[in-house]
Amino acid sequence: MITFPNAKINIGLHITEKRSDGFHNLESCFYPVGWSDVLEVIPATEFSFSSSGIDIPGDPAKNLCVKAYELLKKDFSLPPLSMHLLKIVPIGAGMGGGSSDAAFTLSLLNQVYDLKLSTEALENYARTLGSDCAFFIQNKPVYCYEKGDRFADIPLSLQGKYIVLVYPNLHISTAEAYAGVKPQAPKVNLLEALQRPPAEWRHSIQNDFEKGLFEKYTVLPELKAKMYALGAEYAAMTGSGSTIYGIFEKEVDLQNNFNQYTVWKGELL
Ligand SMILES: C[C@](O)(CO)[C@H](O)COP(=O)(O)OP(=O)(O)OC[C@H]1O[C@@H](n2ccc(N)nc2=O)[C@H](O)[C@@H]1O
Ligand SMILES: Nc1ncnc2c1ncn2[C@@H]1O[C@H](COP(=O)(O)OP(=O)(O)OP(=O)(O)O)[C@@H](O)[C@H]1O
Repeated sequence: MITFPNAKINIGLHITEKRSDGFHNLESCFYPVGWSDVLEVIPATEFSFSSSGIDIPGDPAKNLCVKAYELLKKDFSLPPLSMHLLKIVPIGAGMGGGSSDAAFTLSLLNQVYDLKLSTEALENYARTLGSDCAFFIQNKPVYCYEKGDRFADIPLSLQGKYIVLVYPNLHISTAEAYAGVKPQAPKVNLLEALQRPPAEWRHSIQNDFEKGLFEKYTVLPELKAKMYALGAEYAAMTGSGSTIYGIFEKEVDLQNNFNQYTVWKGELL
């Protein structure tokens, strides 16, 4: 069986406090986007994992897909299988690519082996694999809080709008990004701001990671400014970077901009 673990963007991201477990409490809006990996699982005589496409740093035995399989194997008698991941979504890019692979593995195994796990149970497994993972179980626009792994529904639809995502080939580690932020109480009510039209978000909705990282990596504010120059209604960095996105009213002619970078564009669902 084949599945397509997609990326996410953060619309607004407030890092509100440092927790006693070393993590941070935050609030944000997660929105799924169509930039996706491809994950295939087939029955086999022994377990194997392989990947192609973008090179994934680290030991393949510690890939998040393998960790997700091992997590369920502790509680269920899963047969051996062969997994292949075609890695397309850039890594260290703020798009939750690895987290999505992990969550889609859980959901796929639940379906293929009829494990009858509820959404809540799948989210609980996902939470143990990473803060972003649980979002990809339901994979719909939500307001998130605490570690970014608790959710509330929001009445937000960007259906029909167009998104451009630019990854400037710059790997930013999530831990590095958090280390550069001073948590603070939000100055803007994110839930209220999200109810306003996207063209108004520019003055109200911000990502707290931008300040520190924009000073360190000047390509990031340049890309954001370019999005606005091309007519974006709203532009921002997603998550802990380094991807910058622009939301446009309709399809946009990029006019040779961003050619040296990795770009994805498409309609929002
Ligand atoms: C930046 C975001 O993408 C926003 O959605 C997420 O907060 C990152 O989530 P993630 O990549 O799944 O992160 P994890 O794998 O859980 O944690 C990586 C590292 O990021 C930091 N971290 C992560 C999440 C969080 N709420 N507080 C943190 O301080 C911690 O140093 C942690 O060791
Ligand atoms: N399936 C996977 N895809 C990407 N990275 C993976 C995967 N499995 C394990 N990893 C490890 O996780 C690290 C990337 O984590 P990181 O959080 O920086 O990126 P990400 O999961 O692609 O998305 P984000 O930048 O939004 O957090 C890689 O260096 C790699 O060692």
